Amino acid sequence: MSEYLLAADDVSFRYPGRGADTLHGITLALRRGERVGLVGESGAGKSTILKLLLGLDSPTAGAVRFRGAPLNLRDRAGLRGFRSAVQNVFQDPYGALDPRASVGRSISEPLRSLGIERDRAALDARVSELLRAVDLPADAADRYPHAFSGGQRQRIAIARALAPGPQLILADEPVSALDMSVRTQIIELLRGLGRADAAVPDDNQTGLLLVSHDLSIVAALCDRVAVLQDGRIVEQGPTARVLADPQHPYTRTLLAAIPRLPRAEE
Ligand SMILES: Nc1ncnc2c1ncn2[C@@H]1O[C@H](COP(=O)(O)OP(=O)(O)OP(=O)(O)O)[C@@H](O)[C@H]1O
Repeated sequence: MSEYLLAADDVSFRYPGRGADTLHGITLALRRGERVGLVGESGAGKSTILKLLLGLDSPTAGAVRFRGAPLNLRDRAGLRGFRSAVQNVFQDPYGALDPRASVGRSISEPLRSLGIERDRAALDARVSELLRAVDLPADAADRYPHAFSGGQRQRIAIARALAPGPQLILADEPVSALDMSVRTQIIELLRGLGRADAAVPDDNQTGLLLVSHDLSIVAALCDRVAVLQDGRIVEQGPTARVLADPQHPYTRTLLAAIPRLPRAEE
């Protein structure tokens, strides 16, 4: 599986004290630059998969692999290599930011904590570049999170995730806490990441693993989709194929739950 950036390889997981596994034999692999949607109803285990892929918990069986090797966050070099390449954005744009830290400090935090950049002027320049990439004004750097709306905070969280120039962003329901009008803007922002984006250092698009219960968002953003039911992936494949010709009854149920899919735009 070495061609994959990050992969769950036959992963099962049981929370301590629970009588049964939450995840059963999950195999999900992300190539560099690939955009994958993970869908399923509440309690299916989507956030648990993200936790394991981020190394916040360890599989009970199977392995999480980063660039082909078992994920190792025990030493500083392993942690730094992983966190430089894989970042995350959470659902709640209010809880995600430290209210006592200026926006500039929050955005530059990964660069400082990973030891990527320490020079003050270089950090300021990078923060300005990242604010531009997420369509926020340069003076946002000196303000504090309470001065921003939910949508703006999610832009700040995305700027912070982009700071180390990651190859992959794991996003857990990144728009579901936002108003409908703001959702579209954040989806457009995620869609454009790393394409014509000076904040990301190479021409490859930033990969995305998007957790969502909303198939229309996955349709707008993802090349591939995996459908999770009760801790098992019951179907995965190219998004267009899965949406047009779902093979599993559960996928058909999820599809039936959305009244109308937006037209493909690309
Ligand atoms: N810390 C925990 N300890 C014990 N059980 C947990 C813990 N976190 C989650 N679970 C259980 O694991 C299962 C999967 O939860 P998870 O949050 O991964 O689902 P999800 O698909 O992300 O749901 P949602 O869409 O509601 O966020 C649920 O039954 C949940 O109750």
